[in-house]
Amino acid sequence: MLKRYNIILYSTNKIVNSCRYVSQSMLKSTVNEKTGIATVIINKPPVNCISLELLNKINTEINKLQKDNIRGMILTSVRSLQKVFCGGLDIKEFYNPNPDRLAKYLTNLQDTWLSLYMTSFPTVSVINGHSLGGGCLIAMCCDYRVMVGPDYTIGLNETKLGVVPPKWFQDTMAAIIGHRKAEVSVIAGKTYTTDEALQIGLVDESSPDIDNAYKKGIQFLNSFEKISPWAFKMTKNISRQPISQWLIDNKQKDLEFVFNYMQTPSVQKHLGLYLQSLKK
Ligand SMILES: CCCC/C=C\CC(=O)SCCNC(=O)CCNC(=O)[C@H](O)C(C)(C)COP(=O)(O)OP(=O)(O)OC[C@H]1O[C@@H](n2cnc3c(N)ncnc32)[C@H](O)[C@@H]1OP(=O)(O)O
Repeated sequence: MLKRYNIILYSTNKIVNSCRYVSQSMLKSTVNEKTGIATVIINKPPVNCISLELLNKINTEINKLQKDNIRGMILTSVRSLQKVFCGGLDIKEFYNPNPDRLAKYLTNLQDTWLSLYMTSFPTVSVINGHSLGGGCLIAMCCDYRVMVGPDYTIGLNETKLGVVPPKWFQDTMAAIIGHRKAEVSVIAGKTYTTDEALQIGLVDESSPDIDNAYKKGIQFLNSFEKISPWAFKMTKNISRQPISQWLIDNKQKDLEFVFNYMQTPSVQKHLGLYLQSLKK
């Protein structure tokens, strides 16, 4: 349930009156009434990994902002986590899964990707920490990426866990850095430092600090002030529709592929080892 009330919010370098929508936990969303820009903050310690519940919240929030006709959105992580934007999909959702929950999770993941990838308003991810697997995916869904650096990493590292990034994960990356670079990147489960990500075009700008990264994000959104929202929406739709349409047309097939391979003994073994290595 989302509550709505008025607060004073720090935004760029001004104090402004804002309208705030707050979810119970895991996701905070604020809309600056003056600028129409929403800031959506993921807040699920310790590493913002994406559980079914968080997925639902992200999807619900994006759909809500869509109806609110906002002018743009910044997606970022709560600052108190300090070094993580998003640790990726919650591996525990895949390890020894309950089949009903796994099916729900995968369906929700498809729907959330579609919502975030196809927003009719401009979006920026301010990547203020590591952004791996599903974390890289949600950052890549945005129209623009500003990554804090130099010490963080980003990438689709699924093969390192012994799992397969679906076609739409790979296509999302290929649309940003080109097919060849994306292919080399996903098959090796490669992760990039901020500087490397900037060099290959996986992120658009880098910044040594979060405030500056946020400002750059706002600047990008402000660059659309003179662009008609309708022209923006239609143009983005034409650009992204071929990738999203594949998923819309192949949802069941895509779901069954992941649902089945995820539960095979060899994949389960890999996931178990990976989880163990994280605990070390
Ligand atoms: C559609 C199906 C195909 C796609 C399938 C999967 C896509 C994915 O997204 S898979 C996940 C990809 N992500 C990762 O590989 C990141 C793994 N995490 C890390 O590398 C580090 O945790 C990170 C650099 C993000 C942060 O490092 P630290 O600050 O040092 O934290 P810890 O490593 O100590 O982690 C704290 C705590 O969180 C648990 N954890 C971390 N990541 C995940 C995760 N993705 N899922 C579940 N749990 C995670 C980690 O095990 C620690 O747990 P405890 O030891 O119990 O505290």
